[in-house]
Amino acid sequence: MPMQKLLSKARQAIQDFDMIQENDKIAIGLSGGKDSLTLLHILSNYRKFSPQKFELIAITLNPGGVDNAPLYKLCEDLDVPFYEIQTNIKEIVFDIRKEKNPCSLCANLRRGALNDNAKKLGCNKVALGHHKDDAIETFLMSMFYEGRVNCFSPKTHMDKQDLTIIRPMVYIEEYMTKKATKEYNYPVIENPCPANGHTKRQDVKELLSKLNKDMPGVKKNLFGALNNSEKLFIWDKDKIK
Ligand SMILES: Nc1ncnc2c1ncn2[C@@H]1O[C@H](COP(=O)(O)OP(=O)(O)OP(=O)(O)O)[C@@H](O)[C@H]1O
Repeated sequence: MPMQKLLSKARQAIQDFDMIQENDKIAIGLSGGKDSLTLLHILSNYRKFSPQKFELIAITLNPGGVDNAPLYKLCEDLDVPFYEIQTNIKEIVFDIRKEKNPCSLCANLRRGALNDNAKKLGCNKVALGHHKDDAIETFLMSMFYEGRVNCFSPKTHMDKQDLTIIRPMVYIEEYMTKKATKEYNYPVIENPCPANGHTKRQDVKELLSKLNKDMPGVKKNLFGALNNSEKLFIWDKDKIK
């Protein structure tokens, strides 16, 4: 996967949603997974020719007991200051709260810790590694499991913390992050989570992949629907009556 193709898609999303401003200090949430490693690589390159000058750092939250040494080395090579934060998220989720559905608590704790640390380190933005397939899956999951039409936004301002969350990879398909990981030999850190791979998201991912084989274009159309807010016709009783 040539860096040029990744950069062109990221640049388009950054421009479409006005994600980066002059003098931003952006913290990349670096989990050590393929997606945020791709994001780190993209933003460290984008920084070189971006019309807006901005600063980058990477933050990794260690849920407990993970060896993140390879991430130090990569960030050094890419000239991105790296901060590893030790947390007890694993202990809280599995030993203290003994969660039956651990994913949402874990995601909330990670989000909170990432934002707090970004703020402490002087950042005004946090960049996350969500990509196009994540968006389509989230869009469907919200309908399937929550009964509402919803998805995360490419850019969200958190008023309470005065922090903006950006997702520069929303136009990048997951297969591209897989290809980049192989091609550039990213040091992927094994996800230590016991729930890894047995999640609702995984079920929806598999369903979508099957649907896309039977009905080619289904993913493209779902992404189109997400981007076409004017045509998101909903049964609004007040408008119809
Ligand atoms: N432990 C962590 N430390 C820092 N950032 C994180 C961590 N876990 C998740 N993030 C950030 O939140 C994003 C979404 O988290 P999620 O668990 O859904 O990851 P993912 O889709 O599997 O991506 P990745 O391949 O980067 O792990 C990640 O792409 C990353 O930017």
